[in-house]
Amino acid sequence: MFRHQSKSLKTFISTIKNNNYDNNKKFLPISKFTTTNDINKNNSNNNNNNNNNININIDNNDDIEELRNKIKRYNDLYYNKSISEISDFEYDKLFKRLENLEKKFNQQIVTNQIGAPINYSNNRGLKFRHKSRMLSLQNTYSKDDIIAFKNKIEKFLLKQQPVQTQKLIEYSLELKYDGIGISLVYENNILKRVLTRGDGEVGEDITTNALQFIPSLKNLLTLPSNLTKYKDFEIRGEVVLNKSYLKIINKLKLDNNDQHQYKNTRNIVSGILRKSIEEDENSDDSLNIEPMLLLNEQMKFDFFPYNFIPTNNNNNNNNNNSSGDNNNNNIIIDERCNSQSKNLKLFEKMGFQIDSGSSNLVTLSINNNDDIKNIEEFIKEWEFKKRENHNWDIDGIVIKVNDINIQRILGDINRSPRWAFAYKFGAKSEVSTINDIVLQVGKSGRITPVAIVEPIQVHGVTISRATLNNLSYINKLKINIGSKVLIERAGDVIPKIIGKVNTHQDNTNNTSIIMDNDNKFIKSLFKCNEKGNIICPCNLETELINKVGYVDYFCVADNCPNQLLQQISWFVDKKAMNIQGVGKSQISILLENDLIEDFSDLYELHKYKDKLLSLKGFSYTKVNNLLDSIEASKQRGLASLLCAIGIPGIGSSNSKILSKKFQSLDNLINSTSIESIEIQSGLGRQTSESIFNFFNPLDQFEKQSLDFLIYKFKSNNLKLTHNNIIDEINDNDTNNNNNNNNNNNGNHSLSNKYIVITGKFKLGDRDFVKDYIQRKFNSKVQSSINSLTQILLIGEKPAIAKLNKANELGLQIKNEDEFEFEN
Ligand SMILES: NC(=O)c1ccc[n+]([C@@H]2O[C@H](COP(=O)([O-])OP(=O)(O)OC[C@H]3O[C@@H](n4cnc5c(N)ncnc54)[C@H](O)[C@@H]3O)[C@@H](O)[C@H]2O)c1
Repeated sequence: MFRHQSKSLKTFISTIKNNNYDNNKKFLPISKFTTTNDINKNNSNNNNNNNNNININIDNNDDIEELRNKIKRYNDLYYNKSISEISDFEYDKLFKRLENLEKKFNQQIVTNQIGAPINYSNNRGLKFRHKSRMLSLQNTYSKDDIIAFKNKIEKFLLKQQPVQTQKLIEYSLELKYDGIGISLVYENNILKRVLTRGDGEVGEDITTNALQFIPSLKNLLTLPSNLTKYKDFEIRGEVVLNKSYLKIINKLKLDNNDQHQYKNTRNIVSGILRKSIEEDENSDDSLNIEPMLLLNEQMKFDFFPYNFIPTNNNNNNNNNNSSGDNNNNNIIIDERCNSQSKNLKLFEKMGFQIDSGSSNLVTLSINNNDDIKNIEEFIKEWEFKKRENHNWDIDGIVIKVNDINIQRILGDINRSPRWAFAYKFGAKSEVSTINDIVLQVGKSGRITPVAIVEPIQVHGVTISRATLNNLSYINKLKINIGSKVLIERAGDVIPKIIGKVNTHQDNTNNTSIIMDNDNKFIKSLFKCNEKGNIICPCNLETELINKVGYVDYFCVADNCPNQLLQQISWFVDKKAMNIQGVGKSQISILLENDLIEDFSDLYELHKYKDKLLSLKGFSYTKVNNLLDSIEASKQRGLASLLCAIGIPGIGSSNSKILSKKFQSLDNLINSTSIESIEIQSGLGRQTSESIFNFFNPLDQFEKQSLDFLIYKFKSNNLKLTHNNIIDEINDNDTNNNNNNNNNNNGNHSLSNKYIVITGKFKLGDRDFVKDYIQRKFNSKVQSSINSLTQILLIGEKPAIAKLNKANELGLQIKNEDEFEFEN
């Protein structure tokens, strides 16, 4: 269910819908008079083509029909179901290939289409014909093509109007937002409806959803009438979602046991805006957006306009010639909107949100390509410096002829205007060769195959390892050592092999390299026992097992050193017990020297200080810091501990919920059923089951181990109850993530100050105290005293030098007790 709309909004929507029918017969919904469509006839969408394997054939023997079906399938997923199974880069490569083939055979069927064909046979939603077509853009990933684009424009203009052609042409450079293009249809300066691009000719009415999710539109229902001479016009632009929501939404989905993660903000926007159109027929489980809508009432989309198209006084008066009509060159355009740059200013005056610094004008001389560097500079600036931290996803730069009169002369080619061109940012995927495939054992024993590849730069980062997800994924891609593969890196996601590049030399095309016909692992790639079953890479000869309900294989040996290493690394992780000074290499040394057998042994380490000091790399200071950090971690509390002990499905957010709801470890352990955990925690069934099974193992040995673990925690005085302070920090953290930096502690004497801390604090170790102060009081904790420092906060045994300096400079000196008192 969508959130309820306010009464006034509902009234507004029904008013504009009624107006459509009563006042203007032209706007009868398309579905009422169109039943079939040529595009639909052509669209024999091969839904049975379930081949997810993205084998990219770089040999010249592709079957055109197969390629068509692939593209149609990806289009359907992308445009109708908001799913990208392959990267845009990969899609564009396939598309270019098909385009060449279709051109060669003079049959441009699929590559002439815009978006995906609209389903005219369903009665869901209203469909309207666009007054001028909503086109796509020519695009490239190569800077050389920018010169080709410029040259084509000059050649065309010269052919059309040899005498009038100017010496210089201005180009508007704009961000290419990676969202959803929509059209706001205004009549008499009043917003009548909001349409999707649809198939370019006909769009779908998404007015209700647009007004709900793009709140800024509510202030743009009526536009000032004195800004242009036009009263009827369309404003086209992109709907986007602030990137900060992506992490929040994916986390909410995980918290709701929804494993499908959105790869980008575009698919979220598309899924939500088209929700009412799709409803059940095309609905896909992966688009289960209700939980996140209910959980995140604050989510809103932004709209950035980029195209102004007058639509009154008949079509001849088009300001912008995206209709494809080239014969109206003599119409005089309102001077206030006769260029793209003026239009962008016009939008600002109208009250639209503008993304500052996102556009630029460059002037290029005809027949001279030297100035193209000005475009390249703008691209470089955005691609490598600004893009990463920009609030909205952008996937390139759009280069447009600025003058609307020249745009009109240039007109359109097929599915895109001749006057605009998109440079898409460098591929986030590259081809490399697999040198080896190794198995990585996770903390729960989950096996992940990892490809060791020929080092390659992918979007500025050198990649030498990339995940292959699971063993069946290798099987599906039919890759082997020596295969050429496509590696993708998206944002901060781990590099992933997304497909195989078929070459002449590769003779593994159609053979499985992981399993033979009897479903036994092929020995050459991984270690197998005599029975032919794959074993854990940890030398314990443990057979990997395929747990029911999981696609992955697991090592189930309790003493698997690889697993132990991951478990202990997770236990000490910042999100868990936050123990400083023990990375993977230190943990390996501790395991090798029998100083620990599991993570609970960390709390006994202080008994072996001498042995610790004798180990390589464990200096006196390091050992002391490590032991201090272990000691401090005892007070982290229940949420950190629940996160740390590795209950399947319990990460930092679910552990916080459990801690808050159950208040103590004993309460949680004493829960008598899965249902009681489900009800009390509010977490899903699967997660509750996982928690229950973790604390109530059927195996007697496992039960004894668990009891012993808890005994060790208790005997070492770990805080096994809810920790309000931690919880408060986490709440602040969530608020920060929601861009809501409200600080309730503005009057506190530690608020908004430059602070230096020294000594040992009861509150926690230094990192913790630093974190606490910075988040709770919005203060800056400095590493040493300087001219900015205002307060020296001291714990037990403060550094004398710092105390002296603070006294010398007359700084306020506060001690922890004071701080706790004020808290
Ligand atoms: N990964 C997949 O499975 C898959 C499938 C289909 C399509 N796609 C992607 O979609 C693309 C085709 O989609 P498309 O036709 O919308 O083309 P496009 O996204 O490459 O470019 C055209 C669109 O850019 C948008 N845009 C953003 N900022 C703009 C600006 N400042 N000025 C003008 N337009 C701007 C408009 O909505 C316009 O319609 C493909 O090139 C591919 O990248 C991916």
